[in-house]
Amino acid sequence: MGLCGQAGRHSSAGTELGSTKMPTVKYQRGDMVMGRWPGSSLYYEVKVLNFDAKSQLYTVIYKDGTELELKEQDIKSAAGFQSRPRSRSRSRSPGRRRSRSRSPARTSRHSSSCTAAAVAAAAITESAPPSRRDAKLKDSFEVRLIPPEQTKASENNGNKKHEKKEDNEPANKVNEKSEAEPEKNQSRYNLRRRKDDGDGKAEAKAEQLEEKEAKMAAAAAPPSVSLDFGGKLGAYFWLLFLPAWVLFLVLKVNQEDPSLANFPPPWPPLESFWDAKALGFVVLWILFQVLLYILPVGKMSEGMPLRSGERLKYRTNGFFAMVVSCVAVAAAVQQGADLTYIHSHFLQLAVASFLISVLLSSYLYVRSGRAAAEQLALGGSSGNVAYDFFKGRELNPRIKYFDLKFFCEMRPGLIGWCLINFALALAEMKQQGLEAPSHAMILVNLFQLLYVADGLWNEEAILTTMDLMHDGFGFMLAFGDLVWVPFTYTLQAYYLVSRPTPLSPPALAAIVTLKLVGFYIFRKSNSEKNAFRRNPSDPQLSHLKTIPTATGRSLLVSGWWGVVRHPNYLGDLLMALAWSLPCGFSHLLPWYYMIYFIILLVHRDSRDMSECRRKYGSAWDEYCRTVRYRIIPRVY
Ligand SMILES: NC(=O)c1ccc[n+]([C@@H]2O[C@H](COP(=O)([O-])OP(=O)(O)OC[C@H]3O[C@@H](n4cnc5c(N)ncnc54)[C@H](OP(=O)(O)O)[C@@H]3O)[C@@H](O)[C@H]2O)c1
Ligand SMILES: CC(C)CCC[C@@H](C)[C@H]1CC[C@H]2C3=C(CC[C@]12C)[C@@]1(C)CC[C@H](O)C(C)(C)[C@@H]1CC3
Repeated sequence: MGLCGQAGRHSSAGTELGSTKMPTVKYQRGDMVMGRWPGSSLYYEVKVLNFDAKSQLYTVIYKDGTELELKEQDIKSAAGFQSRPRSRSRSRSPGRRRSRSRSPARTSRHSSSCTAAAVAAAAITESAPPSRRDAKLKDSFEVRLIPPEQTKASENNGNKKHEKKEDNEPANKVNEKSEAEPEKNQSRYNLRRRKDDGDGKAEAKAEQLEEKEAKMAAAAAPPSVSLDFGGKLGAYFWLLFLPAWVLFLVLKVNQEDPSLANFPPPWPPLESFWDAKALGFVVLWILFQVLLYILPVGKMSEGMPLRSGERLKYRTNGFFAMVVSCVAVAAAVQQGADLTYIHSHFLQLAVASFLISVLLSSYLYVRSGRAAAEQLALGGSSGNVAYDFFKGRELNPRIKYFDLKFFCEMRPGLIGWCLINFALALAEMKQQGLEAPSHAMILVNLFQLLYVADGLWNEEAILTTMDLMHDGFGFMLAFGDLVWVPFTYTLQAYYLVSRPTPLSPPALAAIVTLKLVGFYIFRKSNSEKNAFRRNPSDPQLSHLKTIPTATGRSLLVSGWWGVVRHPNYLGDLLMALAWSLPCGFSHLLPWYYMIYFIILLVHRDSRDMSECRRKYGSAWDEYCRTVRYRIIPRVY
């Protein structure tokens, strides 16, 4: 299976590379050596791919295709490697060995062990007698690893389409649906002791220890993960640029003529940046959302398995929070509250939100110093204050059960976006003396309301997105959620307040159609991936082709995810186009979101590509070969 396929491939590459020797370095390209698994004292067989003289790091490849950069001190020659006697090896139980060799799950290939984590589970450690090393290595190849959701799924459902051919074919081979043997598939990759192995308690305990060690090894962050966003210098830039850019946009949209030629926008007096009442409103709004979030209403959803194997629980009552918020706002308006305050104090509200996002990010940075290694996001701990503050170190910062990242991403800013849009519609009516908002304003309001409501209705789906699964929570997301979303995603509505933009009926129909097509692609593709990640054996997805990967997870290669690599981005971009079109073509400003979004999604796509390449090795390459285009079929 995968490992063997990959190992074979890399071997030949190694021979080829082996002829081009690297000067003056201890290990040469193609050398098979023992590389330390980051953050642990466990060593695995790796192949040296390269040496970077500048960073003094070796690029090595593990048997599952995972590439990492290691320092010389984390590499040992295989020859001088010794292992220590272990009393807890699975292979030491003859009964087990027998049971394994009889098991249908057992294959002649060492394949299923060939994930770095799986190898970690049974890795040889430094002091075992050399005579036992081969046995250990053999043993390590018999470890099975399966993510909890897959094990659970296979317990409930025998449909193992995505695993079925793995025993005889390379990992990067595309699978089609077939009747697979449930037992066989279930035991593949399973780190847990199989019941039919049943020995005494001592062995079970030893295995638990072994599992724990493996989990810790898998949880440890690689020592050198390349830094996004321009690295350390980039972090300083973004920390200054992002708030300045929001300020620029807010000042620009307030200009009577917001054209590019009319630059720079006038600088307002300093005192106009601050309004204590505005801060009070923002704090109240956030507290109100906190209250709705913690109410014991709505379902509890499980997040994806963390590196530690744990699955966090989230209260996904976002839609409920939105409905209650709408009722509360309507009641306030009924009571005479003047929502146009939001339009007239846009700058002050943005400044207040910015202050809160800075306070929150500072808190997050400080508390991340106390977080355990396995709670940190990969690549979030560069050691540089600015970078770590910007990118965020802790993956899921929580106060008891209150998940800060999930809350901020889905509640105050997102629901606040709709509240602001509504207030801007009222401001338009007031300013232009209308009895109802303009068609353009109605479209923008409804389109964005649909987007937010859909996000909250399918709130659980956010748990399988990049932000929730991989990114730390720091300034970037805190600022993004609390300032960027509510104060820049509302620019189209703000623009329309004082700039009447009539729409012909055909234009209106065309824009609505575009929005619906975009929404359909966005929703269908996101739901497909979410359903697949939650239950890979979902019978409704059984017609889809998949590629198994060495991690035990598979990749969809047909359906929406077989059209392009990010069909959800395609749908999102079409919707973004439909949000800008109602504002016409007189100015660039209402097109800002569209331009920003293209840049954001292209960058996210490339970040995701590197992350998936790192996670899935050659299976990802195979996916990319099969699905050639990233976002737009035949174009990009
Ligand atoms: N409005 C906005 O400002 C905004 C901004 C950003 C994103 N979004 C939207 O938010 C949604 C989530 O976006 P996202 O950036 O988090 O990315 P995403 O596309 O939801 O998630 C990417 C992840 O999906 C998994 N994946 C990739 N290819 C797969 C395949 N073929 N089969 C199965 N799983 C696969 C991988 O994770 P695993 O393999 O680890 O599961 C990958 O890391 C999108 O709809 C996007 O348009 C909106
Ligand atoms: C330049 C930076 C300040 C960028 C900040 C990015 C964030 C604002 C976005 C990153 C992921 C985005 C996202 C949504 C909103 C904006 C982000 C937080 C989202 C919650 C919008 C509603 C959708 O339905 C969604 C749930 C799919 C979506 C998830 C990702």
